[in-house]
Amino acid sequence: MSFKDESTNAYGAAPPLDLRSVDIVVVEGPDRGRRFVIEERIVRVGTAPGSHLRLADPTVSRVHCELRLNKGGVRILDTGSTNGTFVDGTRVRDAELVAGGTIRVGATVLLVELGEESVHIPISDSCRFGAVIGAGVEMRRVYAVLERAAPTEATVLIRGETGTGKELVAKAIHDKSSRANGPFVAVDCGAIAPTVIESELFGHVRGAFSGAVSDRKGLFEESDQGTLFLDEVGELPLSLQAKLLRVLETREVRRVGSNVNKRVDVRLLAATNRHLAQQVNEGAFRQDLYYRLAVIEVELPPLRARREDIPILAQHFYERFSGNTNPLSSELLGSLLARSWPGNIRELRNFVERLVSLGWSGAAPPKREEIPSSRVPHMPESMLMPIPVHLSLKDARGAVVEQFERFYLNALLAKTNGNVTRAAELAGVNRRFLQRMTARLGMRPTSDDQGDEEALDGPDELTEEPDSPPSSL
Ligand SMILES: Nc1ncnc2c1ncn2[C@@H]1O[C@H](COP(=O)(O)OP(=O)(O)OP(=O)(O)O)[C@@H](O)[C@H]1O
Repeated sequence: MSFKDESTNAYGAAPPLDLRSVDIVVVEGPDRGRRFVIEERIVRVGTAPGSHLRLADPTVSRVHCELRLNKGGVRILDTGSTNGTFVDGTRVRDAELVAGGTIRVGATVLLVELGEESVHIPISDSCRFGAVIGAGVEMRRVYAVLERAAPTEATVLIRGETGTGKELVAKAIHDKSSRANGPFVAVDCGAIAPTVIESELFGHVRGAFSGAVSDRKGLFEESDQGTLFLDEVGELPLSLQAKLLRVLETREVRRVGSNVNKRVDVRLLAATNRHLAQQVNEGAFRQDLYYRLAVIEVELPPLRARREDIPILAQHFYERFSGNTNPLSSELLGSLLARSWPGNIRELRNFVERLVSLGWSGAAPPKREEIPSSRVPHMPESMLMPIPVHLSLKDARGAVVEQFERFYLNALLAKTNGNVTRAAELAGVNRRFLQRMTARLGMRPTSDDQGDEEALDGPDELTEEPDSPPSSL
């Protein structure tokens, strides 16, 4: 089975998803007597101006909870509210509601009834969106939103756990927009130090700060005529959120140290894990920016919630890494389906890549020894050392760091079979640095690296074994 054709629908035409609307009546609180008919798939409840169901109750959080229509009725998710969400008296984070049930948020009580209207949820016929693969109904619902959103200029907020494909979705939106021939620039806001993020995004002029030896474009200017994807947008410091909002409103940027504004033509896409609403409630993320970013919002389900996509994804990765199209054996697919995949699609991808790189042909089910562990080495328990309060902060920090370096190096060298050059590449440091570090820690790699020029001190063997649990397959 190959998934090269965009319109391929090996799973048949997508059936329309028609849901019953839901009526919510406020039975207690300042909004008592108000009635809301819920006809949207996702409804935000809170005091923030952008809420679908906006309440006046000051004990309700800005983004208090979310209601989601589904086949069974309504699901409710607390979005990090301060005072909690209660269903029929029980505090919940994620619960199914039944008709006639009550929700309490702050001092407000809502009665939930099934409505008369029918809510039509579009489901795409396609089983992929650009490079994003997945044929289950959850993903097709996402594609239906993306298909409409991509050609527009709308900002899209992509939510999802790590490894669920947020960046891939952002790139696919860009590729299907009129900006496809322009640049696509992705930036992980969590990976840039708060002190330099402003100049990264907006650029700087020479002399703006020490080290600014020449004028430099920021990422907004780099993505002019294209798309800028802000990954982990919740990591942006508050001061920068205000500046970002201004750029979104004025479409102009000002380089650090300059007093000239420059027009930019950029479409913004952003991604976050689930905590952005909570950050809004805690005052750590601007509510106006949140709603500005979430003009269209999609949530990518974790792999555990769309297990039906595991075979098609595994087959896709297998074809990509091996270059052949043999169907994967049902035995292998069965064992893949039985795994939990906390790292989501990235973990599945890496797993198949390792399987192929270990020489598995795909013709027959892999032998037990051909199946790599998908588990990452964890810090050993002995890393939980007593806090060395008898040492100064500097020395205590040094002791902890040294212990970490030892475990890190051991795991790294075990992964590369002692090859220092490869280990240095993986660690993002140069080889000599890694060799000096190895020597400083009194370790010697069992190196297959013929080019090692420096003699290393210390014992001949790595003394601590990395924590490598057996394969669970
Ligand atoms: N639906 C999908 N179809 C095909 N490949 C996918 C899909 N989702 C994710 N991948 C692959 O999984 C890996 C992780 O995806 P991506 O980087 O887009 O995830 P992410 O949600 O942005 O992760 P993070 O939050 O860690 O940045 C990539 O190699 C990507 O190509």
